[in-house]
Amino acid sequence: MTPGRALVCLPTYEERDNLEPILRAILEAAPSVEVLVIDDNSPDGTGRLADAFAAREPRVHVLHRAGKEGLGRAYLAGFAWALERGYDLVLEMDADFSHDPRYLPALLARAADADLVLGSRYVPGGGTVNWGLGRKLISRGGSLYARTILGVRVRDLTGGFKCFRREVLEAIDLPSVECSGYAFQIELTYRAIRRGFRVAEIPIVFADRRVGQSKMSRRIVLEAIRKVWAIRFSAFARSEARPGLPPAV
Ligand SMILES: Nc1nc2c(ncn2[C@@H]2O[C@H](COP(=O)(O)OP(=O)(O)O[C@H]3O[C@H](CO)[C@@H](O)[C@H](O)[C@@H]3O)[C@@H](O)[C@H]2O)c(=O)[nH]1
Repeated sequence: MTPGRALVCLPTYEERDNLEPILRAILEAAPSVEVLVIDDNSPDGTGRLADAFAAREPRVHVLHRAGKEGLGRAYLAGFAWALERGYDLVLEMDADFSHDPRYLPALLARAADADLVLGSRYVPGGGTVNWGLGRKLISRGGSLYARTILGVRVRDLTGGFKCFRREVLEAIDLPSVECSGYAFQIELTYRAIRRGFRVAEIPIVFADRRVGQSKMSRRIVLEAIRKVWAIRFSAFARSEARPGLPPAV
């Protein structure tokens, strides 16, 4: 059962071929959720397709942004939209089917007794398919690197399929979030842990996209490597510190 109103934030950049199938799959897997498509003026017309879908389906909303500013900025705009409208649960999800909508009910259910639920590739039952060795190494190594430097127990720090209780987003000072890409995911989860929120991981299998292109780049990987240190020694890490970090469950 869904505890309260839930909104799936779905950032899109050039996802024309994925958009309608993913919206239909989300609404079929979790009929109680609403979806906010956050489109950065995709040149392929994804935003217009989203408008046409939303005109037929009241559970779908569209937020248009002027241009491509990266995944992190798109999510921050979506979170502000969700908080203003009073949603209780706010989810992050990719639009390219790498996050299978069939996990939505489990993410929502787990939020009954956790403040932030992470879809995790690195707990028993989780995994990745269709990934080359290079991406596997970057992802595994990246999570291990960030876990070690930040001193947290969460297994999958870079994943982007997650469910926040609204209190978490309210407590994180969203305008001060700096990172984008992988580092954005690390920063949000770390901030939630520092604030003492309960973080849970549920297993997901992440399938690489079948259609379209990943927007992740070498620059975003390098940003993450550098930014983990900035996150570790940031003002929020000091000011929000608790005596002994809560265990990630
Ligand atoms: N609005 C908007 N959406 C964007 C942008 N860049 C990417 N997106 C959208 O964000 C989703 C993920 O983009 P990808 O480029 O496919 O990301 P990825 O490399 O597969 O990264 C995913 O996995 C990482 C961990 O392995 C995650 O860290 C990351 O958040 C994401 O979930 C897709 O729906 C894509 O259209 C942008 O600048 N603006």
